[in-house]
Amino acid sequence: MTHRTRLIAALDTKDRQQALSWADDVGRIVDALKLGMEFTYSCGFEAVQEVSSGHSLFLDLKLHDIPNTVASGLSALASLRPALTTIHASGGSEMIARGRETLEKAILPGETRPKLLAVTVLTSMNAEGLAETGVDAPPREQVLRLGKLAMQAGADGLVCSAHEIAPLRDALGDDPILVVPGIRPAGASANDQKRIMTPAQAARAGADWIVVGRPIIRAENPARAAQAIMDELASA
Ligand SMILES: O=c1ccn([C@@H]2O[C@H](COP(=O)(O)O)[C@@H](O)[C@H]2O)c(=O)[nH]1
Repeated sequence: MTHRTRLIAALDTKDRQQALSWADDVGRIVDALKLGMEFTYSCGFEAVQEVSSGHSLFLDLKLHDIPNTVASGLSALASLRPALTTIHASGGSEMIARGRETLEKAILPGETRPKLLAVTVLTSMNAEGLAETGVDAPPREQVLRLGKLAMQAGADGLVCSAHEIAPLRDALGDDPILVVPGIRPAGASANDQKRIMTPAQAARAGADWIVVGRPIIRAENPARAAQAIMDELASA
């Protein structure tokens, strides 16, 4: 069977009605919807439930705290039944292992457990940004280090840029689910993203999912922009 890269639309807004309208419009075209800090902190869990109803949900809250607090947070957000959810790999192996254990316990028999993704190095960071935080390794090296740690600790997958897919596959094989933001159709503004690739390049590199926000939601016609990316993925 050929590998199909799936598209997640990031609905980054504080406006519940706007998110509902995109969910209707864009949600019919893409494979999953992402709701993150902006929407969840502004509108709350009940709104997340309403917007994601009938869609596959990537709940991207990037938890990063002591193991006990992260476990409690994951236990609470598991009630929203996301397909995918995130923590920061740099929180360490104990935090990741406790997170995985918590998600396993939070799910009833017969239900699908939310997949736990570890964010390696944010796609908005380059080598200079990493150096500011005391990491003197290039992004690729740091992604590999954190990716290995996270998978050994029980993560189901990783968030990385498209530039790190090949080295991660070489080191970890097909097992990790690779979710890839920092995606820009040719000619689109990078905005604050530093490690970017086009949808077709990311698909050819072997991304399982790509995440696209502003190129869709800030387009004049978001549904048309989403369809163009789906078409680019299909012909990659
Ligand atoms: O490393 C990361 C992790 C998460 N994101 C999230 O993806 C979207 C990307 O939005 P764009 O508008 O396409 O840049 C956004 O919600 C981020 O929170 C990421 O970009 N990089």
